[in-house]
Amino acid sequence: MMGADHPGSGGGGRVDTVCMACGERSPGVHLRCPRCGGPAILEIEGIRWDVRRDVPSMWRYESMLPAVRRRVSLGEGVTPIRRVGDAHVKLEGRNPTGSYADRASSVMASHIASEGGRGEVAVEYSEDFAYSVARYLRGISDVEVAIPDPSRVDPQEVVALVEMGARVRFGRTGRELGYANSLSVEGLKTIALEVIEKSPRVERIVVPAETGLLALSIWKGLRDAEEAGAGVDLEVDAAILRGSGTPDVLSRIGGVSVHEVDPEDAVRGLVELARAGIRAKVLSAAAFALAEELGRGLAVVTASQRRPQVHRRGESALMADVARAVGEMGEASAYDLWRELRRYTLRGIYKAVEALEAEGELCARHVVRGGRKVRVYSRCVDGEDK
Ligand SMILES: N[C@@H](CCOP(=O)(O)O)C(=O)O
Repeated sequence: MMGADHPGSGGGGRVDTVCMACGERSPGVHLRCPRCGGPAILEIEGIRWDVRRDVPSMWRYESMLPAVRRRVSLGEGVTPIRRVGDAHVKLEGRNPTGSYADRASSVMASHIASEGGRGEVAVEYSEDFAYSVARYLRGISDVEVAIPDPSRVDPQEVVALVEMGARVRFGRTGRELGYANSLSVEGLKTIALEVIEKSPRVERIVVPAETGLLALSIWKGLRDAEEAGAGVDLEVDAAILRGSGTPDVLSRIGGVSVHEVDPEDAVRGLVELARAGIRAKVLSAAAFALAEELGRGLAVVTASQRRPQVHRRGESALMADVARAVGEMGEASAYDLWRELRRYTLRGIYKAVEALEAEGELCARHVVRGGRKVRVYSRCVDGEDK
């Protein structure tokens, strides 16, 4: 299945690319600075804070994003915010491929599709990103994944990429589509827009930082929203693991405070999150630990440790029907669902509820009916206390 393809969307007018390294301003959308190759962000004229609340994805902020003729979306964004311990967390693992990278992929795939698709897109491997891009480009372009350092791959991800039809090669030429680009920033900034829209009782967004791109994107999201007329009263704090050094890009912008987190505190955070049913990476757990320490913080938990499976065409229709039916019925057993959805087999319904439960879409409990223990499913409700 390819990403749902929508006709054109996007808000702003004229776009310039501004280099974060040399300051060069170039007309149009460039992934990196055309002059020095440095990291770049887009400046979009005419952005408006005009949230389309009927759109159940990050494209509800299309008036804040660069315009595209075709939109490729799998329903990314609008991820839950939960309270855990003394902090709030934003669960980016709830995105279609299980990571925040889907927001970036949706914008990139939309631009590639808007240009009519490319024969083959070479993508530089980085964890979560390559898989997400390959998923979003399904049916639009063939994907070749370049792996610069084979000793640093997630083996399961590489296998999943190949199963999805991507080609894999080693080394890089420098011409591949990499994670750090101006369109990624546009997609990732929507995390900040969602926090503004939901306005949980927090004063800061705490971001795990490696290259600093995600923190830069959140900072840009807040800045754009302010420029577009949304009231913004949030700061950005970046969590790095002690000794890993401040990412270059964050030294260039004044608006992000960088904090070192001890690995022990990060692991404590990991355990606290796991107790709340959230499987996070160590760096996200570091952000969570920092959010608790600083107070009134919302930590971005970038990915789930369980990658949602890519379903075959028939399976995804079945799963969508089952999820919808559970929503309508409130609570139902697999057998109840089969009586409602007779066009599917009972075995198919069982498989669908199991998959939806594994993806965190459905929650299960046991009830006693007619003296028998029966497993019933309902839509999971996120503890969204603001
Ligand atoms: N890659 C990290 C998140 C932040 O990365 P950055 O390179 O954008 O700073 C993760 O997967 O948690």
